[in-house]
Order: sequence, then structure tokens, then C-alpha cells
Amino acid sequence: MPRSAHALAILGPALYSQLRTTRVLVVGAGGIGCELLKNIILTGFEDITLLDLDTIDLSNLNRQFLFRKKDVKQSKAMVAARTASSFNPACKITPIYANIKEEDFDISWFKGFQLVLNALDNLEARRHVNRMCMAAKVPLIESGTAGYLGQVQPLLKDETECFDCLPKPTPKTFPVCTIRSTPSTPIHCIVWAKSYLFPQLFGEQDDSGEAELDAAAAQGENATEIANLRKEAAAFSVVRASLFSEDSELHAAEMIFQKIFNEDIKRLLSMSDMWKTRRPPVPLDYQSILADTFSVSSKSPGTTNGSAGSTVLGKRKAPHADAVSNGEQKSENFEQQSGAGGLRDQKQLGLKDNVLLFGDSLNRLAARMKSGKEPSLSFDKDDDDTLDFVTATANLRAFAYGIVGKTRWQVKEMAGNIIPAIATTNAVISGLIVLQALHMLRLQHQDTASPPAFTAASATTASSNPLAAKTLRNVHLTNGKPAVPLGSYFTCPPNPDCAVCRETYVEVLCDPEQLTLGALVDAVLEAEAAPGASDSAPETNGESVDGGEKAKREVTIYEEGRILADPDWDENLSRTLADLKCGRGKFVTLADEDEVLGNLVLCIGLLP
Ligand SMILES: Nc1ncnc2c1ncn2[C@@H]1O[C@H](COP(=O)(O)OP(=O)(O)OP(=O)(O)O)[C@@H](O)[C@H]1O
Ligand SMILES: [Zn+2]
Repeated sequence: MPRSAHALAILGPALYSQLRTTRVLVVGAGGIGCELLKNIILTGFEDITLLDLDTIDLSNLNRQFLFRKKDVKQSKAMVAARTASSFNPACKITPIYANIKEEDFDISWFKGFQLVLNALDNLEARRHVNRMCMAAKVPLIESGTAGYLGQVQPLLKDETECFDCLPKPTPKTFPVCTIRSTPSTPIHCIVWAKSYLFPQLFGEQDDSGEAELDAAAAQGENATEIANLRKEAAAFSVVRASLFSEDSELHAAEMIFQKIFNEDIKRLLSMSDMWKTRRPPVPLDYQSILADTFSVSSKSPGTTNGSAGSTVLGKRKAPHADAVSNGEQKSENFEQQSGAGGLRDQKQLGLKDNVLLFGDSLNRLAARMKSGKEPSLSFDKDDDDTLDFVTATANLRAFAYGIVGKTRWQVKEMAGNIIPAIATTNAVISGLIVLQALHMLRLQHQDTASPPAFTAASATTASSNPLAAKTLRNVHLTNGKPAVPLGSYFTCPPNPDCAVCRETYVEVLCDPEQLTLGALVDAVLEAEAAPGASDSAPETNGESVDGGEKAKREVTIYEEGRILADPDWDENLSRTLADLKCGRGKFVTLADEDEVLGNLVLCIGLLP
């Protein structure tokens, strides 16, 4: 009996043959993507495009079962396609190693698919695919998992809500002054190390820090403190330069340490008002910690109100004294241990070991930058050098402020905002995605008995099918209460105010090097105002001009967040789309000045 026999019996010959010719796009080849690829191949899909921007990491192997150790550092899409193609040699899998947001993947490209399945892990990419599918009118099945929780959501233009119909909760942020001056929990120290200190020393030099302080000042955070933080930021450029100096590495480590953990803390202490109601921090000292002579006297600021912990034998005993005590631990060779297994990661380091880890990871990162291969670095939880640096500096700061330190493992979880990925959750959700995909295809089949699969145009037909709205459901997987782990509810209709799915999308194929913004907009508006065009085009003074032709409406022109032109400002109209960075894959929005008509969104594509 062929392996397809069960699928054929369950789906029936019509649907089974339909899905064999359905062109499906899977975006993401990670935890959900691997499971999903296997499922759709075994269900009988035979024309699959799989796209992922990333390469395989060692930490993926526990759940992304299409990958083996030998595949580490190779493209996820390529390896997944290679491994999974053996499940059904008749299946054509086209792997693409790229970011879905690249301009090549424009509306025409999306229209080439009849079904899109998301297996992504971030909001930005999800929102992008949602918008492309809404513009191209291709059905999208959106999904996600977090630990034991998961959900699957079918999205169909004009029929269901889209991914952006309801605002998404933004990730938790902390006030700047808490992070930069008055941390009180381990996460404050970790956020400081990862999002402030690390970019200051190793990140791209831009003015985002300044912008952050401007925003904090605008929100009414402590003005003197903001002024001080500005000075502190300026001083960083000197410190950063020391990383590249010819001096010995040790010198740079000591200099940077003293600035961050001694001078900056002393400067904060001098703002005595700040410490009237708070426990003041303790300045650390590089040499004396390394020489095992560092001590915190019982009179020192950090111990005055008692809540910082007690003082033991002249050494500061933090609340987590056993974990972050100065300890008698021998220094260890961290470099050798990098990448070693879990136990080291789960050990609390002593104060001195954190200083050693600081110096060691700082030198490793500086060497990477000095080599010229990486002009700047960014934090990545899977990059041992960056994780070591963030662990050491977060713990040193925690010690200075009398806060419990964290193990490297915990820092990785907290800094990487990691909710453990659970293979079983991914498997359940991937199964549900297939059921949703089959449901979409079945709806289409019932609706238009003869033509086979979805086409971009027929998606509209499906929209007019009241059955679609009534039967599409969001499905979610929960843990604990309620007792039944799987729940579902009918999809909501589109939000009439949604700025993504309520727009009218028009695909424009052109040569962006030649076409000016003015010519584009004129052509579109003239077509709209031409006789026979939609009656809804507004008329000047309520009257039609010559022979029923309607007046062109006045519009403001946007691309993403920027205004390109408005009725009183036309400088950009003579520039080409390429010059305005509005070429392939971009959306140019024409917004009605009087807000009478909805927005018209021009999806720029290239002439064949
Ligand atoms: N813009 C994008 N374009 C293409 N692929 C993307 C994009 N954004 C994310 N992805 C891919 O989506 C997949 C999501 O999978 P998953 O959630 O399992 O993440 P992971 O990076 O593999 O694992 P983890 O984050 O848990 O270490 C990843 O393989 C990631 O590369
Ligand atoms: Zn919407």
C-alpha cells in the first residue's frame, strides 16, 4: 500500500489532487518550520518553497530534527529542504536562504503562491508577511509558540481580521534612569549590560543613546541625572578608543573597569539626594579584587541601611553571599571553557571570577573588532564572547548595587528573552497549521467546484463565500486551565480602522530608475478620475469636469513613516522612485487630504 493511501482516503481524491498542485510558501525553517515541512510533505503537498535567513546553530539541534551536527553553520532552508526531500522524492522543494523582507520578494512574487504558512519567531517579520499577503490577497496561516502555549490563526483579506487588526502588546521596557542609575533587580543589571554598556563599547556608533536620553527627558525623568548621563556617554568614546590602542590588553580592561564600576559609581554617589531613600551602590576596585584585598567596610555606603546584606570579615556579604562572595575560587581559564557544557553555565561565579571573565571576554571582543572583520558587534545569546561579557558586567553591577547575581545560563535566558522552546508544542501547532491549510483549500474547493487551487484572484472569490467567515477558526493551545488544552474561536471580521488590511492595494510594474514620483501619482490619479472609473472619486465643487471626467483628488504621499509630498510641498515629485528609495518591494501610500476616500497603496514592482 503506498504511503499516500491514508491521506488519499481521508482527504478524498479531489482535495488530495488539489493540494499536490498547490504552490505553498513556508516562511521560517526553525522549530515550527521543520515540523511543518515534514507534515506538509507527508500530507501530500508537492510544490513547496521554503525560506529562512538563518544558519543552523548547535542549540537548534535538540528540536529542529531535520538538522544534524555536521550541518551547523549551513543555511537552514537548504539543509531542511535536502533532508526532507527524501520523505517524498516527487515533492519539489525550493529552498531560499534570504530575509523575507528583501525587495525581491515583492507582491508579484507573493502572488505566485496559493497559500503562505508562517513559521516565524518575531513580530517584525510576521507583520511584513501579513502585509504582503493582504496586498497580494493570498491566504496566510499565522502561527507561534511560547513554551507550552501556541496558536494558529487563518488570515484572509476582506474576510477575517489580519495580523495587524489589533495592536500587539509591546515588550516590557524600563525607565532609563532605573537602568542607568538605580537598578534594583537582576533584570535591570542585565538590560544595562546588554542594551547600554555592550553597544557603547562594541556597537555601531550612532546617536541612538542620545535619542533615548532625549525621549527620557521628554517623559520628565530626572533632569540632573539625564545631564549626567549625557556626560557619561561622552566619556565612553575615550574609553572605547582605549580598546583599539596599542597598550596592553590588560590596561584597557582595567581602565574600562575603573571607569564603569568605580568612577561612574562614585559620580552617582556624589548625587546625595538620590540615595536618601535608596540603598547606595559600592564602587568596585579592579586591582584589589584581583589581589583578594577588596573589602567593603561596614561604614561604606552600600551597607548603611542594612538592607544590602551584612559585612563578613570586612568583605561585603551580598544577599546572595554564597554566590557572589569574593570567594577563594581559583581563577579559571574561561577561554578554554567557552562553549563547554551546561554545568559551568549553571554555576554562580564569585566576584573575582566575574572580574576575570570581564577582562577575558573584553579582550576577546576587542580582538574581533581589531581584526577588522567585524567593525562592530551586537549581543547574541548564542555568541559565547558576547554572553560572557554581559554575564560578567551584569553580575559586577549587581554586586555593586547589592543585588543577587545570576548564572551564565540564567543571564542567557533573561537577556535572550528566552521562553524555552518545547518540541511537543511545535509539533502540535505544526499539525494544526496543516489542518487549517486543508480547511482553506476545502473551502475554496466547495466554493468553486471546478478550478482547482486558490489563486490570488480566487482568494477574493473565497472572500465572497460566507462559508469562509463562518468556518475559519483561531486555534490555541494552553497549559493548565482550562482542562482541555485545545481551544478555538471563530475568526473576527477585519477591523474597519486597520491601516494594513483596509487599504486598497494596487500593484504598479515600472522602471523605478526612470519613473518619477510625480508621473506615477499623476498616472494613478488620472486613471482614477477617468470616466468609467470608480464613482467614488471625489469631484471638484461637487461637479464633474468636461464630459464626466472627475477632478483628480489631492493627496499626501507616504512611504513607511516618511512623507514624500503633500499638496503644498512637491519638491520630491520630480525625483525618480529609485532616487527616493521607493523601488521594488516598497509601498507608496496615497492618502486623501479630505479623508473622504480610503488610502491607495501602490506596491512597486519591476516591469518584466
Ligand atoms: N525576516 C526573516 N526572514 C526569514 N526567516 C526569518 C526571518 N525572521 C526569522 N526567521 C526565521 O524564523 C525561524 C524561527 O524559528 P525558531 O522560532 O525556532 O527560532 P530559532 O532561531 O531557530 O530558535 P531560537 O530562537 O529558539 O534559538 C528561524 O529559523 C529564523 O531564522
Ligand atoms: Zn487588519
